[in-house]
Amino acid sequence: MMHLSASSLLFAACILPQLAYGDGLNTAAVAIRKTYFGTGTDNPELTDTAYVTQLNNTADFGQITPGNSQKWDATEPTQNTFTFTNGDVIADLAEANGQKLRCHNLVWHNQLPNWVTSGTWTNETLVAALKNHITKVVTHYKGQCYAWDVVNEALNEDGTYRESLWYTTIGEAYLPIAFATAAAADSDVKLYYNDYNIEYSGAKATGAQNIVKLVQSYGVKIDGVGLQAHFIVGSTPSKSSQASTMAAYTALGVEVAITELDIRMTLPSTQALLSQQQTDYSNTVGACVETEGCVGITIWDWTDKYSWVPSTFSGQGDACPWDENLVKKPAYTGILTALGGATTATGTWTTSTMSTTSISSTSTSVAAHYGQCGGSGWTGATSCASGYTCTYANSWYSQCL
Ligand SMILES: O[C@@H]1[C@@H](O)[C@H](O[C@@H]2CO[C@@H](O[C@@H]3CO[C@@H](O)[C@H](O)[C@H]3O)[C@H](O)[C@H]2O)OC[C@H]1O
Repeated sequence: MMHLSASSLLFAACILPQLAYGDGLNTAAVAIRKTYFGTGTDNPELTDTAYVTQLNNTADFGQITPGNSQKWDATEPTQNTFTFTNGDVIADLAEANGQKLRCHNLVWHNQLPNWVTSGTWTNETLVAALKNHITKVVTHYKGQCYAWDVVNEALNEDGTYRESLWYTTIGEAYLPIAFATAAAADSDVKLYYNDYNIEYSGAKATGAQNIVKLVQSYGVKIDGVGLQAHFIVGSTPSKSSQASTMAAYTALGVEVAITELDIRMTLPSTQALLSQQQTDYSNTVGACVETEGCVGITIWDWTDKYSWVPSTFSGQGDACPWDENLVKKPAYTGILTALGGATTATGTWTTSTMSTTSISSTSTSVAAHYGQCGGSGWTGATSCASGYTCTYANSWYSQCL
């Protein structure tokens, strides 16, 4: 049943005028600045037909990233024995769909196999293992990746180097060694440093800029900085803060991309949290749109059904733009609006009046309009366009799907 309080009416009224029709997130991203919009995905969820149908929707997703299947534990579980089966499934899917593939990742302190974490290493033997891994994996995917996250999360919050096996055994030289090895294996792929909490100014962002300078000082190629953007509703950095930090990276001659965007909240979700999440998504995407060198945006899976958040951050979730029933949330509208999608709307709406707020716009092909379908409790609520069914996402908003 739909329960509509005065505040929910107001909330729905707020988001309705921002909706766009007929285009998707990637279509809008390409149209506004020739950038891409994409999503992380993972092999287990590829058995879910409804999930895969939307993943294949290139109007929304022009790019995909494997969430786990190119990591070290997945690709080299035993020393010098490589397994690309799961990574290939996602790479092949991207190719079949004509989607860009961001490849993730080559050197990280997490998701390493036991032979790496429990090995007895010297500088020389670990450098050899590092180079062998990077060479074999990058060579395997040569020609398929738009970019590689070469090194992931090398920094502490204060901008110093994380005391990983890589740093404690090899020193900071492991970074230029990793980038040089990746460049030697595929001279065309973009090479990224990727981290979280480097999306706003501070010691860690300065540390990331220093990594760019370090690699460059060795005469080694580094093309980009990946801003993971695992944010929290209400604590997401402002658009201007994110844009100015992006500019600090691009001033060094590298591009930036938002690589793992999600914006979590403490559960249960409320209208206010979902509304704030819409704003936070819009600000983050808007920062990329404003930044000349921001080449794309990737969300870290598109539906709450398969988000990594609940299993990682206790009591938190609902971080994605689609909910667990694969229904678009207000966050979707926030993203589309930031991408200028609303300006490309086509069609004719019927006028719908809700409580004291009158909403009128135009559309013939209304794929989705929040809070409007069904009619129960509404004044003048519309029914869905032909071919769409009114679906209740929760007790306070509905959508034609
Ligand atoms: O049991 C493991 C399970 O824990 C693992 O979860 C993945 C962990 O990594 C997640 O991606 C990372 C999110 O944070 C950034 O810092 C990194 O760059 C990302 O790689 C991923 O989404 C989770 O699925 O998955 C494998 C299971 O065996």
